[in-house]
Amino acid sequence: MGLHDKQINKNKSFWQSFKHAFIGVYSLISTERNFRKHIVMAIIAVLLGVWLHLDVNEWLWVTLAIFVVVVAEVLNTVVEAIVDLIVGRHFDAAAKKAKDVAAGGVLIAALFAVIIGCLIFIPELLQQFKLNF
Ligand SMILES: Nc1ncnc2c1ncn2[C@@H]1O[C@H](COP(=O)(O)OP(=O)(O)OP(=O)(O)O)[C@@H](O)[C@H]1O
Repeated sequence: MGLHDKQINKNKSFWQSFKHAFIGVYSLISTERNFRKHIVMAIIAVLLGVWLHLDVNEWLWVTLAIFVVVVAEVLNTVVEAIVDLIVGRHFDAAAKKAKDVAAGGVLIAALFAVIIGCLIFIPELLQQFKLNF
């Protein structure tokens, strides 16, 4: 994969833009441990949703919760990379604030996902439990 390509000029075609966007997603998955955990949770939520036959409205909320967490993780990774680029390996109060706030954004997004998960899956699981026993 082109993680080590040295291109600095603008992309010249859609496919070149797509290739670099794909490399970005690959980098996110391969380097960000918390992102991988969130993806595993998202897969579990989707499998549970399929098993519980969620309706369209419930899928919309589950999908929104998953994407809010993914977007927060993307922004967190971008902030970390830019801060490291600017500050390097020196302690800096503004760098700490930027990274802590970005991590806080992921936490808030994850809390939103937990609330959505509880509101959708708990009643559905109770219903499933009632019908089967
Ligand atoms: N240059 C710095 N100056 C001051 N504090 C820093 C600096 N770099 C990191 N920190 C502190 O260390 C914490 C962890 O930073 P790091 O870059 O390792 O993020 P991370 O562990 O990859 O975060 P996450 O768990 O969100 O992926 C930051 O939240 C911040 O409090």
